[in-house]
Amino acid sequence: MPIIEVTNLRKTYGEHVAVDDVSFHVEQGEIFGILGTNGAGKTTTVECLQGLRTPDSGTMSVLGLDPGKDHNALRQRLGSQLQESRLPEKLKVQEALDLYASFYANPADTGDLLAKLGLTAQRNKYFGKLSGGQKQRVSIALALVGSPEVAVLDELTTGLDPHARRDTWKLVEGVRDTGVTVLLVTHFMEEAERLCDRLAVFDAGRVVATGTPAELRDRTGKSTLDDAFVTLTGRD
Ligand SMILES: Nc1ncnc2c1ncn2[C@@H]1O[C@H](COP(=O)(O)OP(=O)(O)OP(=O)(O)O)[C@@H](O)[C@H]1O
Repeated sequence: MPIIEVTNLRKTYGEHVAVDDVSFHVEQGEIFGILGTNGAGKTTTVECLQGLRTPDSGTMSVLGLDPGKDHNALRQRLGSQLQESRLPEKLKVQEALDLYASFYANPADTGDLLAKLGLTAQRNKYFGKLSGGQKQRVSIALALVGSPEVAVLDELTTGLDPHARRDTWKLVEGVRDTGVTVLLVTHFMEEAERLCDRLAVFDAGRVVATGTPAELRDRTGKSTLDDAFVTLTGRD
């Protein structure tokens, strides 16, 4: 049974149709990528899946729960990365981890998590004094602190240098290897190619293709995912 199932999802903001007839499913233990042009409806879709937005129509199931009705139960089992780092400047890294850990019934060991993310030396630093990459890693730690079964990572490596980006990819693969299902929203084709088992390509509120990176390349006759993406989103 899929861990995530989305069927005919539609969400409008006033007159604007942000997500239109979107369907896809995610199997347990996959890294599933949501790729798309700017404003394609990726964030709106993952916000609906987390119960943060109410769709106009369609059905969704995450871990067998309805995100709208079972929001509290789902919150215990789903971890989410903040798209932008929004923590108080004067909160220390360890304090942020401890605070978030207190929201969950079965939190991870925060010392282990900080070590895995290379943040041990920063544990007593104020959040406001961290570099962009360090803030990003804190936001990933916060997504994982509740020992989630599903982790939603939105713009995972935005702002990271190439070394930190590769380290983060390894980390996400390690998370997947522990059985966590990862939903990854990304703009980076290299990241999608390297990390994602399967992808859904979004364009203007719709899913225009789903498949493995190799399937999407084959289907479009292109040798790179970047070119396949451009073809699938109709800008070729
Ligand atoms: N709260 C809102 N009110 C009105 N319109 C919104 C709101 N949030 C998003 N939109 C619009 O809905 C569309 C989809 O936005 P969404 O943020 O889901 O796209 P996205 O694929 O995540 O984009 P990006 O890659 O640029 O982050 C966009 O046209 C956006 O302007």
